[in-house]
Amino acid sequence: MTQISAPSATPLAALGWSETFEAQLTPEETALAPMRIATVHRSRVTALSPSGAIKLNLFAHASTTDFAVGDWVLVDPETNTITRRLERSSLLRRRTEGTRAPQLIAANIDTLFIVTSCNADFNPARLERYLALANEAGTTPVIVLTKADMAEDTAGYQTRAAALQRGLAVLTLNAKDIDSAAALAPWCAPGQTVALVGSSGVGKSTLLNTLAAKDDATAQPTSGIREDDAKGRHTTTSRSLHAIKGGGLAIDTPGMRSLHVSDVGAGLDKLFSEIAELAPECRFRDCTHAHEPGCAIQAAVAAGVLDPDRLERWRKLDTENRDNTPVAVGARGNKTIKKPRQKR
Ligand SMILES: Nc1nc2c(ncn2[C@@H]2O[C@H](COP(=O)(O)OP(=O)(O)OP(=O)(O)O)[C@@H](O)[C@H]2O)c(=O)[nH]1
Ligand SMILES: [Zn+2]
Repeated sequence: MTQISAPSATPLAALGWSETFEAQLTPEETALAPMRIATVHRSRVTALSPSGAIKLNLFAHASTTDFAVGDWVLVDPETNTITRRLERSSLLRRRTEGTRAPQLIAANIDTLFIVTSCNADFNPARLERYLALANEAGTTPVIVLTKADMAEDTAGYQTRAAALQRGLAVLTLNAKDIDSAAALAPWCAPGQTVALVGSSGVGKSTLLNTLAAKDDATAQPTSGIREDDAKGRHTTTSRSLHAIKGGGLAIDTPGMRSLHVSDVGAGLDKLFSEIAELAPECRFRDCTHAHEPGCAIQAAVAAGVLDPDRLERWRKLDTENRDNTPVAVGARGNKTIKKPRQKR
């Protein structure tokens, strides 16, 4: 059977639609149109649909903060109103100071490109925060080291990044060069969604522009919506979903100044697996790995197999996570948030 479609139509699969989402549809919902949220603003959301970008209306009592870029929603094609959001396969979120609810960064992400440069921006402690976030969200992290063309010791950065987590993929490249950025292709296959995070100025937008460059007639148009500042400079002011070369999708995020962790226990265990695996060998079950006799982790430091700086960074993140994570209290396990500690 031949399917008749408009020449520029994008199949749903090219927007990242998969069996995971298809399986959530009820028989009553077959007349609704699945669409993918492309931008979320204070009072409006836009989506990518097989026929292009579209502005959507929210259902009653819904708030735009309920939606994340990358979400799949069902839309009434008559009114362009969202009827419901589908369950997410992954969700990246972060805690912001002074707010209770975590801020949603992006949903249904397959890979998180954690972008940093081969220069003073490279900071293991900050990269570890992003890694904990990615692990917890259920996405695969990849460290992308940009500005390799301006650095002398790229191999040193590569080695230090690879040591941050077992089995971690690390790429060293020049974000301005198409051939160099082609190293990202394995994660950008049709229907795959990547998100880019990292400090301002590390090259996220540059990378995205390079990835979005059309190579031939089959390339998807870039449908993301970007905002320019008053000077006409192209800066990332909000998150947005873009179709990229090779058929994948990318979500750009503005540089994050602070990145606090909460609710990332499993993410930390994966990040610091060498520590998590040793802990059961400590003499005391509740060992803090600081001063106790028979501590397997202190023994590893003494033996030179565990970097003491790494242990210190684990301690700081683990403490912050415990301080910020809601604890279940009361008969019904109602969640309450302990007041975060005063910032030092
Ligand atoms: N030589 C070189 N320059 C780069 C590379 N990556 C980025 N740049 C330059 O670094 C500057 C900042 O890059 P952007 O892409 O704007 O950085 P960003 O991460 O998107 O920053 P925000 O939008 O503020 O979050 C630009 O002038 C880029 O041309 C690289 O790999 N090599
Ligand atoms: Zn111990």
